[in-house]
This record gives sequence, C-alpha cells and structure tokens, in this order.
Amino acid sequence: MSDTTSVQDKNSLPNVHVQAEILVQALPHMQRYDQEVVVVKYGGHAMGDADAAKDFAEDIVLMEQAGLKPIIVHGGGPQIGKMLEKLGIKSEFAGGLRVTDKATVEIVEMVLAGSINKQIVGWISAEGGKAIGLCGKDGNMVKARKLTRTTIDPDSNIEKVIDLGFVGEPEKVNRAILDSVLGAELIPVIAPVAGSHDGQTYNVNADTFAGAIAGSMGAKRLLLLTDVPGVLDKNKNLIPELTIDDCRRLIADGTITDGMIPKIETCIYALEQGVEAVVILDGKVPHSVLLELFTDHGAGTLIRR
Ligand SMILES: Nc1ncnc2c1ncn2[C@@H]1O[C@H](COP(=O)(O)OP(=O)(O)O)[C@@H](O)[C@H]1O
Ligand SMILES: CC(=O)N[C@@H](CCC(=O)OP(=O)(O)O)C(=O)O
Repeated sequence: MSDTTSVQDKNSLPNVHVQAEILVQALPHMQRYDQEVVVVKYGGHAMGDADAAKDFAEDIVLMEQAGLKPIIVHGGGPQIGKMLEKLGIKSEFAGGLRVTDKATVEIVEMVLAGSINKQIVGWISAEGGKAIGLCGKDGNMVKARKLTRTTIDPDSNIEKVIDLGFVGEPEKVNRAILDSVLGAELIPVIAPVAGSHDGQTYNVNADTFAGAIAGSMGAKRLLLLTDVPGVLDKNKNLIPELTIDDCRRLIADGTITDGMIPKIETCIYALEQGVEAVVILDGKVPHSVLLELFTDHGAGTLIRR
C-alpha cells in the first residue's frame, strides 16, 4: 500500500462512518414502509434536466429494491403548454385547470401518455428498474367523467357553470389492474388521461388523478413533487406539518392560493379516503424522495388527518 493511499484512507474514515450512520438511520424507515404502496406524483414543474431525471429514477428504483411498492403518476403541464404553442393552439386555464377542446385533448394525450410517460419509463429502466407505462384507459384502470365547475357571477350573484371542455375527474379506479402490475414486481408509471363510459377521452389534472389512485390503493404515503419546498407561510417559511383543519384555515386566510389549492384539495381527498399521510415536497431537490422516506428529518410539508 502506498503512502498516498493510506493518507486517503485515513481522510475518508469519518466519511465512511457518516455513510454507515445514514444507512443505519434508513433501517427503521425501510421496515415501516416494507410492502407498502407509496404513490409519487411527479409534476411537470418538478421535472428538470437529465441529472434530475436520473436522481428521480434512482430514488424510485431504490424504493422498489427496499421493499416498497412505488406507483408513479406524472404530470406535464408545462410540456403540454410548449407543444400547444409550437402547434399554434391557444390554451387557457380556469381555476388551475386547462380548458381542453377537441384539438387540445389530442395533444394532451400525445404529450402525456406518449412522450413523457415513455421518457419516465426509460429513465427507470436505465437505472435497472422494471417500469410499465400506462394511462387511465389501459385495462379500464380509471374511468373518468366530465368535470363540472361552477362559479358565482360577481355582478348578478347567480351561480353559473364553467365549461372546461374535455376536462375529467376520476369516477372509478379499478385497483385490480394495479394489484396485478405490482404483483408482477413492475413499477407502474401512469399518465393522467382516462376514458369515460361512452368512450370520450378526458384530460385529468395530475394531482387529482394521483389522489384517486392513492385513495383506491390505500397508500401509506402520497408524495406530491412540485417546484416549491412545501406549503409556505405568509413569510415564505416552510410549514413542516399540517392537519386538514390547518389546510382549510390557510386557504380561507389566503396563505394558500393558485395551483396549491387543487393540490391541497387532493391531499384532503386522499386523507379522507384512508391514505395515512400526504407530503408536498420540492422535486427539484436531488433525491428528495429518498430524503423524505428514509431519513429522520424528512422533507417538505407532511399533512395528516
Ligand atoms: N402557501 C403556498 N405555499 C407554497 N406554494 C404556494 C402557496 N400558495 C400558492 N403556491 C403556488 O403553488 C405552486 C405549486 O402549484 P402548481 O404550480 O400547480 O404545481 P405543479 O405544476 O407542480 O402541480 C407554487 O409554485 C406556488 O407558486
Ligand atoms: C385538466 C388539466 O389541467 N390537466 C393538466 C394535466 C397535466 C398536469 O396536471 O400536469 P402538472 O402536474 O405538471 O401540472 C394539463 O392539461 O396541464
């Protein structure tokens, strides 16, 4: 052994102990989540560059290797927006949802169930995982119905219906499909597109879709990966834990606004369906999923009943 090597070994000793400590710290968490379903919603804003994709895929493969049953539901709002722009199709949002006409729903399906879905499957495969790409239509896994939204007209004070076109909400989830996919030790990667009983294709908000999947699977955790550290207070500080009542209060006092409102509504729905806890966290932080699941301090905002 050369002198140089022995000096390097000595220098790396504390580091090795720290690494061992981190692995040991993960043990009770791995035991707690063993064989449990964890739904990870990977939002379009959380998807970054190639390095970020690799980090995300490594986390998912490690989860599966550690005995968890990950289910990925992905979004792709910004990517749909770019494609629509390229094709010269105008797009607008109402209450955080994309108004979806016939041309738009075709692009939504192409980008979500085609391009992004297969990209994520590819990332997971590259890290040695076995993923299978699906959308709600596959095996009739999720049936959707047209979403009806209403608003109060400020002038007349009369309730009116907002027509969002082909925007749907999950009506029924057939968990048998997911049970067999998980039973075959495959990682389902699901695009939030679903068909209705009369064969119409619907564009479903990815948070809503993930909440329905987590609820029907009785998931131990629903992780919502976004582009902020979690729910922030009025001074922009991270709120580490919230209850459903806290969430309702923060919406009422205007602390929670915009895209965070449907996210929180999804959290409340999933918790009421029996999901043990939901976590909103920053998908841009490298290995945020592992930090949340396998370290004592976790990451993001944890929401419980
Ligand atoms: N109290 C809050 N804490 C954190 N983010 C908030 C809050 N209120 C509103 N937001 C907004 O919600 C956004 C996340 O929702 P959204 O853009 O729909 O995410 P995604 O595309 O990942 O689904 C944040 O980027 C932020 O602008
Ligand atoms: C109805 C509706 O708004 N659907 C979304 C579906 C994708 C999505 O939700 O993606 P993110 O999670 O990246 O926002 C859309 O068309 O953008």
